Amino acid sequence: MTISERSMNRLVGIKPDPSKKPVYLTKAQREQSALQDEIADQKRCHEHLQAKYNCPSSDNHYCDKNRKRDRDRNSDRDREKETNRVRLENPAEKELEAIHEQYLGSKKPKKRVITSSAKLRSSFDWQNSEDTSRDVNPLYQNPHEARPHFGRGFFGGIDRREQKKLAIKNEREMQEEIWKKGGVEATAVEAAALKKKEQNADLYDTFDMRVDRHWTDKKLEEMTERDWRIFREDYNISYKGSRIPRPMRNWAESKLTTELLKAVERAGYKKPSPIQMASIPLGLQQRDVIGVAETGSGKTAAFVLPMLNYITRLPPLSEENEAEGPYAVVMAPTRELAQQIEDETVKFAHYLGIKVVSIVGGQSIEEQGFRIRQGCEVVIATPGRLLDCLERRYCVLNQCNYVVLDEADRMIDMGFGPQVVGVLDAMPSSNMKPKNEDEELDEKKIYRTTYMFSATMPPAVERLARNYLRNPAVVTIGTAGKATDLITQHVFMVKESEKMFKLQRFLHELGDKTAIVFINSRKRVDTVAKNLDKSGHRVTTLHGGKSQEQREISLEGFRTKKYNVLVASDVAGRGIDIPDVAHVINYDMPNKLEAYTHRIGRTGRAGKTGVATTFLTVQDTEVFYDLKQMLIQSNSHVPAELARHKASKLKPGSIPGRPPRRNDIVFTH
Ligand SMILES: Nc1ncnc2c1ncn2[C@@H]1O[C@H](COP(=O)(O)OP(=O)(O)OP(=O)(O)O)[C@@H](O)[C@H]1O
Repeated sequence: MTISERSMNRLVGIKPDPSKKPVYLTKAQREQSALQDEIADQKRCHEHLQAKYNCPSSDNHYCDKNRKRDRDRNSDRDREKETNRVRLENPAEKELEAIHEQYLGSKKPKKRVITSSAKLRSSFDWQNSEDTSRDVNPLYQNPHEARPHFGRGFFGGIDRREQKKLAIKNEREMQEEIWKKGGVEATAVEAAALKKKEQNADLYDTFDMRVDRHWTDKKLEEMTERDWRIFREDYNISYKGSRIPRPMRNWAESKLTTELLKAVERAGYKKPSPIQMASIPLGLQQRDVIGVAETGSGKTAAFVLPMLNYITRLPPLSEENEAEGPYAVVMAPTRELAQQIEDETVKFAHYLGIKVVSIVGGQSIEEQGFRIRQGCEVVIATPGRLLDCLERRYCVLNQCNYVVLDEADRMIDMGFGPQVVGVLDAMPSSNMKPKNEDEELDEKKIYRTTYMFSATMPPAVERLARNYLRNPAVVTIGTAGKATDLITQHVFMVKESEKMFKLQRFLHELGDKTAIVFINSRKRVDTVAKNLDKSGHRVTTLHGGKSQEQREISLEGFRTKKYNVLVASDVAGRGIDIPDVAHVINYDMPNKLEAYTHRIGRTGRAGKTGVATTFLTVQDTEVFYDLKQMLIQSNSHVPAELARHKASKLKPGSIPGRPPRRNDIVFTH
């Protein structure tokens, strides 16, 4: 007999006997043998159960039929498991099992596959009327309900009147005990005082009924952490950095000197703007600040006021120290902006007797050097000209410890990075704050304070900040780089040849209101201005190719409304503050979105609304993506041609198909 024949025999129940020759069994004999085996098995099982539960064989003994059945089932399962385990431990049995599986299939139960639709299928076989829990326990009769006002006033269980009544009751009992022990009686006055207290406790008192008040109704010392959080949310103020002082809620809480507060009142600034609320307290603590806030939101006053406040702490300039240079320097990218900051600083320094000098290109450098040497506390400059002055020794910065970089990103963009660094390096480094952020600053010591402000903050500026700012507080109002919601943005896809016609139409609709038209090249500024002039518009121009005198005359003429249309290059794109500009028209789209944000920011300033219109051509694909995102973000209409264009679907330089990263902003439109 072969091995497999022997195995097959064992499989069908024939036990091999090595001493005997194999015997042929008839079918009847085999059935008989199987029956006997079955009876023996059942007997064994019965004995096993009796031994396990130690009970007589009578079925009547089990009061519960179901329990018996369950137990039988369990013991069967146990027995089966046990035999399987013993069987599988034996290698011959294992082999047998494998052959069984090969010829007769696996005995293993098939895994039940639950389809996804079966998983989701609900079974509603439970009826509410079947819930008997209410009858069992009265506690379930009133199921729990959400109580949104829980914790406020009486709802939270804090009844101040009840508390007062209880307190006066206890007081009366204690007092009566004392009187009783002392063998005295209450005087009429004492009895009346107690009675009055009891009556007062029962009175309706608005103070007791109050829910928490809004922060606007609270004094500074009553403000809680939660109030400050709500305050920051109300004004969209967010900070990065450690040990940030509280923002100021109004001018009275600002800790600025009386003279400065008088000047603020004189300027008509009733309430500080959010960037002023957040960054003035930081400046007063000599903290380095990176301030990002939308255009026209009052960033100039946010750095000028703490700067002037700092100067008031220093000894007045005299013959002894005026040769050491100014106390503070402000750098700005364009001459116009520098001059505008000078005007703003002079306005706030009105009651302080502080001298301010601006140093910009296009004017005599000798004259400017002379004015500095005569003594001035503040210098406002474009970086190129200031570095020139320093290199020619017209001025020094030996006692300058306060520096502001306004529109810092633009200065880097225009290639002024080395000049800015040159000026910063000319300042004394001994007063730099410690590199270790955790080190406490000495309040009496003077440290170098560096302020950086802009409506946009690209990475190049952050790199500069890392080298020259120490533990800066980053203040962001709203979303960095976003245009103010006060500006309505329109974008039109046009052909180059259609631009002039459309511009004329818009200016015609504008009537007497003022508009700035931005054009990318100086030459085209003059051409477009000439065309508009011919059509009867009151137009003036501003670009870098004009002399300083012409530039000043143009801007002044536009400010005073002698002209109502200013055609300009990017020189006028940043910081220029002309009140009541109704419309900004981008005749050409700039090649960077930051420039777009700043240009349109010449309207919609200081809380007023404005309109910005942009002519976009198929040549401007470089900015399609960013512009589309900007329009979506500000809920403005995206022209269909822009929305469909493939350049607007993929960020320039990105890899198609890359899954979005954690820092990517994904817009839903
Ligand atoms: N607290 C205030 N109350 C009323 N007006 C203010 C206040 N602060 C600033 N302003 C006015 O708002 C206008 C814009 O201010 P400013 O030029 O400082 O804005 P900006 O944020 O520097 O703008 P940009 O980013 O374009 O340079 C100015 O006319 C200024 O006088």
